[in-house]
Amino acid sequence: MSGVPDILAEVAPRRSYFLGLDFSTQQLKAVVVDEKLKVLHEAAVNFDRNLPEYRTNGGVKKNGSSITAPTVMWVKALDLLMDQLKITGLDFQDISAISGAGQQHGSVYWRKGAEKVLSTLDPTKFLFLQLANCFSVQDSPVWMDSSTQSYCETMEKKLGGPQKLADLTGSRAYERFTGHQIAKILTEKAELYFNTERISLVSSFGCSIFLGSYSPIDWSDASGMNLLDINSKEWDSQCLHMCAPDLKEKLDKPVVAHTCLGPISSYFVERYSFDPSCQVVAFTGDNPASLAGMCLEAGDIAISLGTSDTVFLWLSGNPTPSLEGHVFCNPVDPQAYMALLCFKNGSLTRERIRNVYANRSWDQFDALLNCTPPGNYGYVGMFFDEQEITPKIQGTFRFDPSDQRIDAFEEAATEVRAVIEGQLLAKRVHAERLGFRTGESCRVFVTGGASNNKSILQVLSDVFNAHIYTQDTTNSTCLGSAYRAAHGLAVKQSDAFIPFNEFMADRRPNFTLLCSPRVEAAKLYDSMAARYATLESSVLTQL
Ligand SMILES: Nc1ncnc2c1ncn2[C@@H]1O[C@H](COP(=O)(O)OP(=O)(O)O)[C@@H](O)[C@H]1O
Ligand SMILES: O=C(CO)[C@@H](O)[C@H](O)COP(=O)(O)O
Repeated sequence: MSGVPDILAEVAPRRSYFLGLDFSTQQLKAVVVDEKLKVLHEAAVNFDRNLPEYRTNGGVKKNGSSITAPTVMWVKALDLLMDQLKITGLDFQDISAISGAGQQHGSVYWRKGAEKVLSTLDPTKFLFLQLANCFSVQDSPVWMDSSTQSYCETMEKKLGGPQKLADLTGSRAYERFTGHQIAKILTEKAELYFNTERISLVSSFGCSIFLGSYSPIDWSDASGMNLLDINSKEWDSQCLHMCAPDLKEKLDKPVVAHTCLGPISSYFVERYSFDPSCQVVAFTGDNPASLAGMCLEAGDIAISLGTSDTVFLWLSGNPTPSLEGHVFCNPVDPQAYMALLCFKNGSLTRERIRNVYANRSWDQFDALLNCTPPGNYGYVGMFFDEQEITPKIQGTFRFDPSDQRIDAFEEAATEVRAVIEGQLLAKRVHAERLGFRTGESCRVFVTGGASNNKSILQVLSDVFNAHIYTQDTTNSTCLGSAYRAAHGLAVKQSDAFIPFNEFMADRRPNFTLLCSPRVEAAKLYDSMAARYATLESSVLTQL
Protein backbone atom coordinates (compact mmCIF):
# COMPACT_ATOMS: atom_id res chain seq x y z
CA MET A 1 0.00 0.00 0.00
CA SER A 2 1.18 3.54 -0.67
CA GLY A 3 0.03 4.97 2.67
CA VAL A 4 -2.36 7.28 0.85
CA PRO A 5 -5.88 6.98 2.35
CA ASP A 6 -8.39 5.47 -0.04
CA ILE A 7 -10.16 8.75 -0.51
CA LEU A 8 -12.13 7.53 -3.48
CA ALA A 9 -13.79 4.88 -1.34
CA GLU A 10 -14.49 7.45 1.39
CA VAL A 11 -16.14 9.97 -0.87
CA ALA A 12 -17.95 7.52 -3.01
CA PRO A 13 -18.92 4.24 -1.35
CA ARG A 14 -21.05 3.22 -4.34
CA ARG A 15 -19.69 2.90 -7.88
CA SER A 16 -17.24 5.62 -8.65
CA TYR A 17 -16.22 5.91 -12.29
CA PHE A 18 -14.16 8.58 -14.02
CA LEU A 19 -14.58 9.93 -17.54
CA GLY A 20 -11.56 11.16 -19.53
CA LEU A 21 -11.90 12.94 -22.88
CA ASP A 22 -9.52 13.99 -25.63
CA PHE A 23 -10.40 16.64 -28.21
CA SER A 24 -7.48 15.71 -30.48
CA THR A 25 -6.69 16.61 -34.07
CA GLN A 26 -8.53 13.88 -35.93
CA GLN A 27 -11.01 12.62 -33.36
CA LEU A 28 -12.85 13.19 -30.11
CA LYS A 29 -12.20 10.24 -27.82
CA ALA A 30 -13.37 9.07 -24.40
CA VAL A 31 -12.39 6.48 -21.84
CA VAL A 32 -14.32 5.49 -18.70
CA VAL A 33 -12.43 3.84 -15.84
CA ASP A 34 -13.67 2.24 -12.64
CA GLU A 35 -12.56 3.00 -9.06
CA LYS A 36 -9.41 0.90 -9.58
CA LEU A 37 -8.79 2.99 -12.71
CA LYS A 38 -9.28 -0.01 -15.00
CA VAL A 39 -10.75 0.76 -18.43
CA LEU A 40 -14.47 -0.02 -18.75
CA HIS A 41 -15.48 1.77 -21.95
CA GLU A 42 -13.82 3.52 -24.88
CA ALA A 43 -15.52 5.58 -27.61
CA ALA A 44 -14.40 7.83 -30.45
CA VAL A 45 -15.85 10.13 -33.10
CA ASN A 46 -13.66 10.67 -36.17
CA PHE A 47 -14.17 14.14 -37.63
CA ASP A 48 -13.59 13.27 -41.33
CA ARG A 49 -15.53 10.01 -41.28
CA ASN A 50 -18.36 10.69 -38.82
CA LEU A 51 -18.91 14.38 -39.56
CA PRO A 52 -18.31 14.64 -43.34
CA GLU A 53 -20.54 17.72 -43.54
CA TYR A 54 -17.64 19.81 -42.19
CA ARG A 55 -15.37 18.67 -45.04
CA THR A 56 -12.22 18.40 -42.98
CA ASN A 57 -9.15 16.48 -44.01
CA GLY A 58 -7.40 14.92 -41.05
CA GLY A 59 -9.71 17.00 -38.82
CA VAL A 60 -8.57 20.34 -40.25
CA LYS A 61 -9.00 22.78 -43.13
CA LYS A 62 -5.98 24.25 -44.91
CA ASN A 63 -5.67 27.61 -46.58
CA GLY A 64 -1.99 27.98 -47.34
CA SER A 65 -0.16 28.13 -44.04
CA SER A 66 -3.38 28.96 -42.14
CA ILE A 67 -4.81 25.80 -40.64
CA THR A 68 -8.12 25.73 -38.77
CA ALA A 69 -10.96 23.48 -37.65
CA PRO A 70 -14.67 24.41 -37.48
CA THR A 71 -15.29 24.99 -33.77
CA VAL A 72 -18.88 23.78 -33.90
CA MET A 73 -17.68 20.46 -35.40
CA TRP A 74 -16.04 19.67 -32.06
CA VAL A 75 -19.35 20.45 -30.31
CA LYS A 76 -21.32 18.17 -32.63
CA ALA A 77 -18.70 15.47 -32.09
CA LEU A 78 -19.42 15.73 -28.37
CA ASP A 79 -23.15 15.19 -29.03
CA LEU A 80 -22.29 12.04 -30.98
CA LEU A 81 -19.75 10.84 -28.42
CA MET A 82 -22.20 11.15 -25.52
CA ASP A 83 -24.75 9.10 -27.47
CA GLN A 84 -22.09 6.48 -28.24
CA LEU A 85 -21.23 6.24 -24.54
CA LYS A 86 -24.91 5.91 -23.68
CA ILE A 87 -25.34 2.86 -25.89
CA THR A 88 -22.41 1.08 -24.23
CA GLY A 89 -24.79 0.69 -21.28
CA LEU A 90 -22.82 3.15 -19.15
CA ASP A 91 -24.89 4.65 -16.34
CA PHE A 92 -23.69 8.27 -16.25
CA GLN A 93 -24.84 8.46 -12.60
CA ASP A 94 -21.80 6.37 -11.69
CA ILE A 95 -19.35 9.01 -12.88
CA SER A 96 -17.84 10.88 -9.93
CA ALA A 97 -15.56 13.22 -11.90
CA ILE A 98 -14.65 14.21 -15.44
CA SER A 99 -11.53 15.68 -16.92
CA GLY A 100 -10.18 15.99 -20.41
CA ALA A 101 -7.58 17.21 -22.83
CA GLY A 102 -7.33 19.01 -26.13
CA GLN A 103 -4.87 19.33 -28.99
CA GLN A 104 -2.52 22.00 -27.70
CA HIS A 105 -2.29 25.68 -28.76
CA GLY A 106 -5.63 25.79 -30.69
CA SER A 107 -7.99 28.58 -29.65
CA VAL A 108 -11.74 29.13 -29.38
CA TYR A 109 -13.37 32.58 -29.43
CA TRP A 110 -16.64 32.84 -27.48
CA ARG A 111 -18.93 35.61 -28.74
CA LYS A 112 -20.30 38.19 -26.29
CA GLY A 113 -23.28 36.62 -24.53
CA ALA A 114 -22.12 33.03 -25.08
CA GLU A 115 -21.69 32.23 -21.39
CA LYS A 116 -25.37 32.95 -20.83
CA VAL A 117 -26.21 30.37 -23.51
CA LEU A 118 -23.77 27.87 -21.94
CA SER A 119 -25.42 28.19 -18.55
CA THR A 120 -29.01 27.89 -19.81
CA LEU A 121 -28.78 25.05 -22.30
CA ASP A 122 -32.03 23.21 -23.05
CA PRO A 123 -31.48 19.52 -22.19
CA THR A 124 -33.97 18.36 -24.83
CA LYS A 125 -31.80 19.72 -27.63
CA PHE A 126 -28.38 18.87 -29.04
CA LEU A 127 -25.45 21.04 -27.97
CA PHE A 128 -24.38 21.88 -31.50
CA LEU A 129 -27.75 23.43 -32.35
CA GLN A 130 -27.62 25.66 -29.27
CA LEU A 131 -23.94 26.64 -29.38
CA ALA A 132 -23.72 27.17 -33.17
CA ASN A 133 -23.92 30.96 -32.82
CA CYS A 134 -21.71 31.23 -29.77
CA PHE A 135 -18.37 31.63 -31.54
CA SER A 136 -17.16 34.98 -32.83
CA VAL A 137 -14.51 33.20 -34.93
CA GLN A 138 -16.10 30.22 -36.71
CA ASP A 139 -12.88 28.36 -37.53
CA SER A 140 -10.44 27.84 -34.69
CA PRO A 141 -6.73 28.14 -35.50
CA VAL A 142 -5.02 24.85 -34.60
CA TRP A 143 -1.51 23.65 -33.78
CA MET A 144 -0.65 22.90 -37.43
CA ASP A 145 -0.91 26.58 -38.38
CA SER A 146 2.33 28.27 -39.40
CA SER A 147 1.04 31.64 -40.58
CA THR A 148 2.22 33.94 -37.77
CA GLN A 149 5.96 34.31 -38.44
CA SER A 150 5.89 38.12 -38.32
CA TYR A 151 4.13 38.15 -34.92
CA CYS A 152 6.74 35.73 -33.60
CA GLU A 153 9.59 37.93 -34.78
CA THR A 154 8.01 40.98 -33.18
CA MET A 155 7.57 39.32 -29.80
CA GLU A 156 11.11 37.89 -29.72
CA LYS A 157 12.55 41.27 -30.67
CA LYS A 158 10.56 43.20 -28.08
CA LEU A 159 11.35 40.70 -25.33
CA GLY A 160 15.12 40.93 -25.92
CA GLY A 161 15.61 37.89 -28.15
CA PRO A 162 14.41 34.29 -28.45
CA GLN A 163 16.30 32.97 -25.39
CA LYS A 164 14.81 35.68 -23.14
CA LEU A 165 11.33 34.73 -24.31
CA ALA A 166 12.15 31.03 -23.76
CA ASP A 167 13.43 31.74 -20.24
CA LEU A 168 10.18 33.53 -19.46
CA THR A 169 7.53 31.40 -21.19
CA GLY A 170 9.30 28.04 -21.67
CA SER A 171 9.64 28.41 -25.44
CA ARG A 172 10.97 30.84 -28.00
CA ALA A 173 8.20 32.17 -30.26
CA TYR A 174 6.44 29.43 -32.21
CA GLU A 175 3.90 30.16 -34.92
CA ARG A 176 1.26 27.79 -33.53
CA PHE A 177 1.49 29.24 -30.01
CA THR A 178 -1.77 30.92 -29.07
CA GLY A 179 -0.51 34.44 -28.31
CA HIS A 180 0.53 34.90 -31.95
CA GLN A 181 -2.72 33.40 -33.24
CA ILE A 182 -4.66 35.92 -31.13
CA ALA A 183 -2.48 38.78 -32.41
CA LYS A 184 -3.20 37.69 -35.98
CA ILE A 185 -6.97 37.65 -35.36
CA LEU A 186 -6.79 41.12 -33.84
CA THR A 187 -4.86 42.42 -36.88
CA GLU A 188 -6.90 40.71 -39.58
CA LYS A 189 -10.37 40.56 -38.00
CA ALA A 190 -10.44 43.22 -35.30
CA GLU A 191 -14.24 43.35 -35.08
CA LEU A 192 -14.31 39.63 -34.29
CA TYR A 193 -11.72 40.08 -31.55
CA PHE A 194 -13.71 42.90 -29.96
CA ASN A 195 -16.88 40.81 -30.16
CA THR A 196 -15.18 38.07 -28.13
CA GLU A 197 -15.89 37.80 -24.39
CA ARG A 198 -13.65 34.81 -23.66
CA ILE A 199 -10.77 33.04 -25.40
CA SER A 200 -10.35 29.37 -24.53
CA LEU A 201 -7.79 26.79 -25.53
CA VAL A 202 -9.30 23.64 -27.06
CA SER A 203 -8.92 22.02 -23.64
CA SER A 204 -10.66 24.73 -21.61
CA PHE A 205 -13.34 25.05 -24.32
CA GLY A 206 -14.26 21.37 -23.82
CA CYS A 207 -14.20 21.89 -20.07
CA SER A 208 -16.50 24.94 -20.33
CA ILE A 209 -19.20 22.86 -22.01
CA PHE A 210 -19.23 20.37 -19.13
CA LEU A 211 -19.14 23.15 -16.53
CA GLY A 212 -21.87 25.26 -18.13
CA SER A 213 -19.66 28.34 -17.65
CA TYR A 214 -16.23 29.47 -18.82
CA SER A 215 -13.42 27.30 -17.53
CA PRO A 216 -10.04 28.83 -16.72
CA ILE A 217 -6.97 27.58 -18.59
CA ASP A 218 -4.69 25.27 -16.62
CA TRP A 219 -0.98 26.08 -16.12
CA SER A 220 0.26 23.22 -18.24
CA ASP A 221 -1.69 23.97 -21.43
CA ALA A 222 -1.22 27.70 -20.77
CA SER A 223 2.52 27.10 -21.21
CA GLY A 224 1.90 26.59 -24.94
CA MET A 225 0.84 30.17 -25.60
CA ASN A 226 4.05 32.25 -25.23
CA LEU A 227 2.05 34.25 -22.67
CA LEU A 228 2.54 32.50 -19.32
CA ASP A 229 5.49 33.15 -17.04
CA ILE A 230 6.31 29.50 -16.29
CA ASN A 231 8.01 30.42 -13.01
CA SER A 232 5.31 32.61 -11.42
CA LYS A 233 2.49 30.80 -13.28
CA GLU A 234 0.89 34.17 -14.02
CA TRP A 235 0.23 35.73 -17.42
CA ASP A 236 3.14 37.99 -18.35
CA SER A 237 1.68 41.47 -18.85
CA GLN A 238 4.29 42.48 -21.45
CA CYS A 239 3.53 39.45 -23.61
CA LEU A 240 -0.21 39.98 -23.22
CA HIS A 241 0.01 43.63 -24.26
CA MET A 242 2.12 42.76 -27.26
CA CYS A 243 -0.62 40.45 -28.59
CA ALA A 244 -3.90 42.26 -27.94
CA PRO A 245 -5.71 44.70 -25.63
CA ASP A 246 -7.76 43.44 -22.67
CA LEU A 247 -6.33 39.97 -23.12
CA LYS A 248 -6.00 39.32 -19.39
CA GLU A 249 -9.78 39.66 -18.98
CA LYS A 250 -10.46 37.50 -22.04
CA LEU A 251 -8.23 34.71 -20.71
CA ASP A 252 -9.00 34.89 -16.96
CA LYS A 253 -6.53 33.70 -14.30
CA PRO A 254 -4.82 30.38 -15.06
CA VAL A 255 -5.25 27.57 -12.51
CA VAL A 256 -3.20 24.62 -11.32
CA ALA A 257 -4.17 21.59 -13.41
CA HIS A 258 -5.65 19.46 -10.62
CA THR A 259 -8.27 22.12 -9.74
CA CYS A 260 -11.83 20.85 -9.25
CA LEU A 261 -13.78 23.62 -10.95
CA GLY A 262 -17.23 22.67 -9.73
CA PRO A 263 -20.13 20.33 -10.46
CA ILE A 264 -21.25 19.32 -13.93
CA SER A 265 -23.78 21.55 -15.70
CA SER A 266 -27.48 20.84 -15.29
CA TYR A 267 -27.66 20.16 -19.06
CA PHE A 268 -25.73 16.91 -18.56
CA VAL A 269 -27.63 16.05 -15.37
CA GLU A 270 -30.98 16.37 -17.09
CA ARG A 271 -30.07 15.00 -20.52
CA TYR A 272 -27.76 12.12 -19.54
CA SER A 273 -28.67 11.56 -15.86
CA PHE A 274 -25.27 12.53 -14.46
CA ASP A 275 -25.20 12.84 -10.67
CA PRO A 276 -25.47 16.58 -9.89
CA SER A 277 -22.40 16.27 -7.63
CA CYS A 278 -20.17 14.92 -10.43
CA GLN A 279 -17.08 17.17 -10.42
CA VAL A 280 -15.33 18.74 -13.41
CA VAL A 281 -11.54 18.87 -13.06
CA ALA A 282 -9.65 21.40 -15.23
CA PHE A 283 -8.84 20.04 -18.70
CA THR A 284 -5.25 20.24 -20.01
CA GLY A 285 -3.21 19.75 -23.19
CA ASP A 286 -3.18 16.34 -24.86
CA ASN A 287 0.55 15.78 -24.36
CA PRO A 288 0.46 16.77 -20.67
CA ALA A 289 -2.54 14.47 -20.16
CA SER A 290 -0.62 11.71 -21.87
CA LEU A 291 2.29 12.19 -19.45
CA ALA A 292 -0.22 11.58 -16.64
CA GLY A 293 -1.67 8.56 -18.45
CA MET A 294 1.75 6.96 -18.76
CA CYS A 295 2.71 7.67 -15.13
CA LEU A 296 6.16 8.70 -16.35
CA GLU A 297 9.08 8.65 -13.94
CA ALA A 298 12.37 10.55 -14.13
CA GLY A 299 14.65 8.87 -16.70
CA ASP A 300 11.78 7.56 -18.83
CA ILE A 301 10.90 9.07 -22.15
CA ALA A 302 7.51 9.03 -23.85
CA ILE A 303 6.91 9.11 -27.57
CA SER A 304 3.47 9.82 -28.92
CA LEU A 305 2.86 8.75 -32.53
CA GLY A 306 -0.47 10.50 -33.12
CA THR A 307 -1.24 13.07 -35.81
CA SER A 308 1.86 14.86 -34.58
CA ASP A 309 4.78 12.89 -33.22
CA THR A 310 5.94 14.18 -29.85
CA VAL A 311 8.73 13.25 -27.48
CA PHE A 312 8.33 14.25 -23.85
CA LEU A 313 9.78 13.73 -20.43
CA TRP A 314 9.26 14.72 -16.81
CA LEU A 315 11.55 17.54 -15.62
CA SER A 316 12.36 17.97 -11.93
CA GLY A 317 14.09 21.05 -10.56
CA ASN A 318 14.38 24.48 -12.11
CA PRO A 319 13.51 24.64 -15.78
CA THR A 320 16.24 25.62 -18.26
CA PRO A 321 14.43 26.23 -21.55
CA SER A 322 16.52 26.29 -24.70
CA LEU A 323 15.95 27.49 -28.24
CA GLU A 324 14.72 24.07 -29.26
CA GLY A 325 11.67 22.34 -27.83
CA HIS A 326 9.37 23.48 -25.07
CA VAL A 327 9.18 23.50 -21.30
CA PHE A 328 5.62 23.24 -19.99
CA CYS A 329 4.38 23.35 -16.41
CA ASN A 330 3.81 19.79 -15.29
CA PRO A 331 0.14 18.70 -15.35
CA VAL A 332 0.23 16.63 -12.15
CA ASP A 333 2.94 18.18 -9.99
CA PRO A 334 2.65 21.95 -9.40
CA GLN A 335 6.41 22.20 -8.65
CA ALA A 336 7.68 20.23 -11.65
CA TYR A 337 7.86 20.75 -15.42
CA MET A 338 7.89 18.65 -18.58
CA ALA A 339 9.97 18.99 -21.73
CA LEU A 340 8.45 18.41 -25.15
CA LEU A 341 9.57 18.22 -28.76
CA CYS A 342 6.89 18.35 -31.45
CA PHE A 343 7.25 16.98 -34.99
CA LYS A 344 4.45 18.09 -37.29
CA ASN A 345 5.14 15.48 -39.97
CA GLY A 346 4.07 12.37 -38.10
CA SER A 347 1.24 10.01 -38.99
CA LEU A 348 -0.07 11.98 -41.96
CA THR A 349 3.31 11.76 -43.71
CA ARG A 350 3.58 8.03 -42.97
CA GLU A 351 0.03 7.63 -44.27
CA ARG A 352 0.85 9.47 -47.50
CA ILE A 353 3.78 7.19 -48.19
CA ARG A 354 1.67 4.14 -47.28
CA ASN A 355 -1.01 5.30 -49.74
CA VAL A 356 1.45 5.86 -52.59
CA TYR A 357 3.73 2.84 -52.12
CA ALA A 358 1.75 0.28 -50.13
CA ASN A 359 -1.74 0.36 -51.55
CA ARG A 360 -3.19 2.18 -48.50
CA SER A 361 -2.45 -0.88 -46.37
CA TRP A 362 -0.44 -0.90 -43.14
CA ASP A 363 0.21 -4.63 -43.67
CA GLN A 364 1.82 -3.95 -47.03
CA PHE A 365 3.70 -0.98 -45.57
CA ASP A 366 5.07 -3.26 -42.82
CA ALA A 367 6.05 -5.92 -45.35
CA LEU A 368 8.07 -3.32 -47.30
CA LEU A 369 9.65 -1.99 -44.10
CA ASN A 370 10.65 -5.46 -42.98
CA CYS A 371 12.17 -6.54 -46.29
CA THR A 372 14.82 -3.79 -46.01
CA PRO A 373 17.65 -4.04 -43.47
CA PRO A 374 18.39 -1.52 -40.70
CA GLY A 375 20.42 1.27 -42.27
CA ASN A 376 18.51 1.06 -45.56
CA TYR A 377 21.68 0.20 -47.54
CA GLY A 378 22.94 3.70 -46.69
CA TYR A 379 19.97 5.62 -48.14
CA VAL A 380 18.53 8.39 -45.95
CA GLY A 381 15.33 10.40 -46.34
CA MET A 382 13.74 13.44 -44.71
CA PHE A 383 10.07 13.99 -45.49
CA PHE A 384 8.65 17.31 -44.37
CA ASP A 385 5.36 17.51 -46.29
CA GLU A 386 4.26 20.42 -44.09
CA GLN A 387 6.59 23.02 -42.64
CA GLU A 388 8.24 21.08 -39.80
CA ILE A 389 8.45 22.44 -36.27
CA THR A 390 11.62 20.59 -35.14
CA PRO A 391 13.52 21.89 -37.07
CA LYS A 392 11.73 24.56 -39.10
CA ILE A 393 12.05 23.20 -42.63
CA GLN A 394 9.84 22.02 -45.51
CA GLY A 395 10.44 19.69 -48.45
CA THR A 396 11.70 16.20 -49.25
CA PHE A 397 15.40 15.41 -49.05
CA ARG A 398 16.80 12.05 -50.18
CA PHE A 399 20.46 11.04 -49.95
CA ASP A 400 22.44 8.16 -51.43
CA PRO A 401 25.08 6.26 -49.41
CA SER A 402 27.72 8.88 -50.25
CA ASP A 403 25.51 11.73 -48.99
CA GLN A 404 24.68 12.99 -52.48
CA ARG A 405 21.19 14.42 -52.76
CA ILE A 406 19.00 12.39 -55.17
CA ASP A 407 15.49 12.92 -56.52
CA ALA A 408 14.07 9.47 -55.93
CA PHE A 409 14.88 6.04 -54.54
CA GLU A 410 14.61 3.14 -56.96
CA GLU A 411 12.59 0.85 -54.71
CA ALA A 412 9.31 1.42 -52.85
CA ALA A 413 10.80 -0.43 -49.87
CA THR A 414 13.69 2.06 -49.69
CA GLU A 415 11.22 4.96 -49.51
CA VAL A 416 9.19 3.22 -46.78
CA ARG A 417 12.23 2.45 -44.61
CA ALA A 418 13.63 5.93 -45.26
CA VAL A 419 10.54 7.68 -43.88
CA ILE A 420 10.50 5.57 -40.71
CA GLU A 421 14.25 5.72 -40.08
CA GLY A 422 14.40 9.44 -40.92
CA GLN A 423 11.55 10.31 -38.54
CA LEU A 424 12.92 8.21 -35.68
CA LEU A 425 16.52 9.32 -36.09
CA ALA A 426 15.30 12.93 -35.98
CA LYS A 427 13.60 12.18 -32.65
CA ARG A 428 16.78 10.68 -31.22
CA VAL A 429 19.04 13.50 -32.46
CA HIS A 430 16.76 16.23 -31.08
CA ALA A 431 16.03 14.41 -27.80
CA GLU A 432 19.81 14.11 -27.27
CA ARG A 433 20.14 17.84 -27.76
CA LEU A 434 17.67 18.25 -24.89
CA GLY A 435 20.03 16.15 -22.76
CA PHE A 436 18.36 12.78 -23.14
CA ARG A 437 20.73 9.79 -23.34
CA THR A 438 19.69 6.62 -25.14
CA GLY A 439 20.89 3.22 -23.95
CA GLU A 440 19.74 -0.24 -22.94
CA SER A 441 18.74 0.86 -19.45
CA CYS A 442 16.38 3.48 -20.82
CA ARG A 443 12.68 2.77 -21.22
CA VAL A 444 10.61 4.35 -23.96
CA PHE A 445 6.84 4.47 -23.46
CA VAL A 446 4.84 4.79 -26.66
CA THR A 447 1.30 5.87 -27.34
CA GLY A 448 -0.87 7.26 -30.16
CA GLY A 449 -2.35 5.59 -33.25
CA ALA A 450 0.93 4.44 -34.83
CA SER A 451 2.05 2.76 -31.62
CA ASN A 452 -0.23 -0.08 -32.81
CA ASN A 453 2.44 -0.85 -35.41
CA LYS A 454 5.02 -3.30 -34.10
CA SER A 455 7.26 -3.02 -37.18
CA ILE A 456 7.65 0.72 -36.60
CA LEU A 457 8.24 0.12 -32.89
CA GLN A 458 11.08 -2.34 -33.61
CA VAL A 459 12.88 0.37 -35.60
CA LEU A 460 12.23 2.77 -32.71
CA SER A 461 13.74 0.28 -30.26
CA ASP A 462 16.86 -0.14 -32.41
CA VAL A 463 17.28 3.60 -33.08
CA PHE A 464 16.94 4.49 -29.38
CA ASN A 465 18.75 1.31 -28.22
CA ALA A 466 15.93 1.06 -25.68
CA HIS A 467 13.14 -1.23 -24.55
CA ILE A 468 9.72 -0.15 -25.80
CA TYR A 469 6.66 -0.38 -23.58
CA THR A 470 2.98 0.19 -24.37
CA GLN A 471 -0.23 0.28 -22.40
CA ASP A 472 -3.29 -1.87 -23.13
CA THR A 473 -4.88 1.16 -24.75
CA THR A 474 -2.94 3.34 -27.20
CA ASN A 475 -4.96 6.24 -25.90
CA SER A 476 -2.94 7.42 -22.94
CA THR A 477 -4.33 10.97 -23.28
CA CYS A 478 -7.87 9.88 -22.39
CA LEU A 479 -6.55 7.56 -19.74
CA GLY A 480 -4.48 10.38 -18.24
CA SER A 481 -7.57 12.57 -18.27
CA ALA A 482 -9.55 9.95 -16.36
CA TYR A 483 -6.68 9.54 -13.86
CA ARG A 484 -6.49 13.31 -13.45
CA ALA A 485 -10.25 13.40 -12.78
CA ALA A 486 -9.81 10.82 -10.00
CA HIS A 487 -6.72 12.58 -8.62
CA GLY A 488 -8.35 16.03 -8.75
CA LEU A 489 -11.37 14.71 -6.84
CA ALA A 490 -9.14 13.02 -4.26
CA VAL A 491 -7.17 16.25 -3.72
CA LYS A 492 -10.42 18.19 -3.31
CA GLN A 493 -11.58 15.75 -0.62
CA SER A 494 -8.23 15.77 1.18
CA ASP A 495 -6.77 18.45 3.42
CA ALA A 496 -3.45 18.43 1.56
CA PHE A 497 -2.11 17.92 -1.93
CA ILE A 498 -1.58 14.23 -2.73
CA PRO A 499 1.42 13.60 -5.01
CA PHE A 500 0.11 12.03 -8.22
CA ASN A 501 2.67 9.20 -8.19
CA GLU A 502 1.63 8.27 -4.65
CA PHE A 503 -2.01 8.44 -5.63
CA MET A 504 -1.33 6.13 -8.58
CA ALA A 505 0.91 3.74 -6.65
CA ASP A 506 -1.75 1.04 -6.20
CA ARG A 507 -3.55 1.88 -9.36
CA ARG A 508 -0.77 1.99 -11.95
CA PRO A 509 -1.74 0.77 -15.41
CA ASN A 510 -0.14 -2.32 -16.98
CA PHE A 511 2.68 -1.81 -19.41
CA THR A 512 3.78 -4.49 -21.85
CA LEU A 513 7.34 -4.80 -23.12
CA LEU A 514 6.82 -4.88 -26.87
CA CYS A 515 10.28 -4.61 -28.43
CA SER A 516 13.89 -4.82 -27.32
CA PRO A 517 16.87 -3.46 -29.21
CA ARG A 518 18.93 -5.75 -31.47
CA VAL A 519 22.62 -5.23 -30.74
CA GLU A 520 23.92 -4.94 -34.31
CA ALA A 521 21.10 -2.66 -35.43
CA ALA A 522 21.51 -0.41 -32.39
CA LYS A 523 25.26 -0.04 -33.10
CA LEU A 524 24.54 0.87 -36.69
CA TYR A 525 22.04 3.54 -35.64
CA ASP A 526 24.62 5.16 -33.33
CA SER A 527 26.69 6.17 -36.34
CA MET A 528 23.63 6.81 -38.46
CA ALA A 529 22.29 9.30 -35.89
CA ALA A 530 25.52 11.30 -36.17
CA ARG A 531 25.26 11.17 -39.97
CA TYR A 532 21.59 12.22 -39.88
CA ALA A 533 22.48 15.22 -37.68
CA THR A 534 25.15 16.33 -40.17
CA LEU A 535 22.80 15.91 -43.14
CA GLU A 536 20.04 17.83 -41.36
CA SER A 537 22.45 20.71 -40.59
CA SER A 538 23.63 20.79 -44.20
CA VAL A 539 20.03 20.97 -45.43
CA LEU A 540 19.27 23.77 -42.97
CA THR A 541 22.32 25.82 -43.95
CA GLN A 542 21.45 25.52 -47.64
CA LEU A 543 17.94 26.95 -47.14
N1 LIG B 1 -1.23 0.22 -37.76
C1 LIG B 1 -0.86 1.48 -37.88
N2 LIG B 1 0.38 1.80 -38.31
C2 LIG B 1 0.78 3.08 -38.42
N3 LIG B 1 0.00 4.12 -38.12
C3 LIG B 1 -1.24 3.89 -37.68
C4 LIG B 1 -1.74 2.57 -37.53
N4 LIG B 1 -3.00 2.66 -37.05
C5 LIG B 1 -3.29 3.99 -36.93
N5 LIG B 1 -2.24 4.73 -37.32
C6 LIG B 1 -2.13 6.20 -37.38
O1 LIG B 1 -2.66 6.78 -36.22
C7 LIG B 1 -3.07 8.12 -36.55
C8 LIG B 1 -4.07 8.62 -35.53
O2 LIG B 1 -3.48 8.57 -34.25
P1 LIG B 1 -4.20 9.22 -33.00
O3 LIG B 1 -3.28 9.04 -31.85
O4 LIG B 1 -5.57 8.66 -32.85
O5 LIG B 1 -4.28 10.74 -33.47
P2 LIG B 1 -4.88 12.05 -32.79
O6 LIG B 1 -4.99 11.75 -31.32
O7 LIG B 1 -3.89 13.11 -33.10
O8 LIG B 1 -6.21 12.31 -33.44
C9 LIG B 1 -3.64 8.00 -37.95
O9 LIG B 1 -3.38 9.19 -38.69
C10 LIG B 1 -2.94 6.76 -38.53
O10 LIG B 1 -2.02 7.11 -39.56
O1 LIG C 1 1.45 21.06 -31.07
C1 LIG C 1 1.50 20.03 -30.42
C2 LIG C 1 2.29 19.95 -29.17
O2 LIG C 1 3.03 21.10 -28.91
C3 LIG C 1 0.73 18.82 -30.86
O3 LIG C 1 1.24 17.66 -30.28
C4 LIG C 1 -0.76 18.96 -30.60
O4 LIG C 1 -0.98 18.91 -29.20
C5 LIG C 1 -1.57 17.93 -31.36
O5 LIG C 1 -1.59 16.67 -30.79
P1 LIG C 1 -2.09 15.31 -31.50
O6 LIG C 1 -3.50 15.52 -31.96
O7 LIG C 1 -1.14 15.00 -32.61
O8 LIG C 1 -2.01 14.30 -30.37
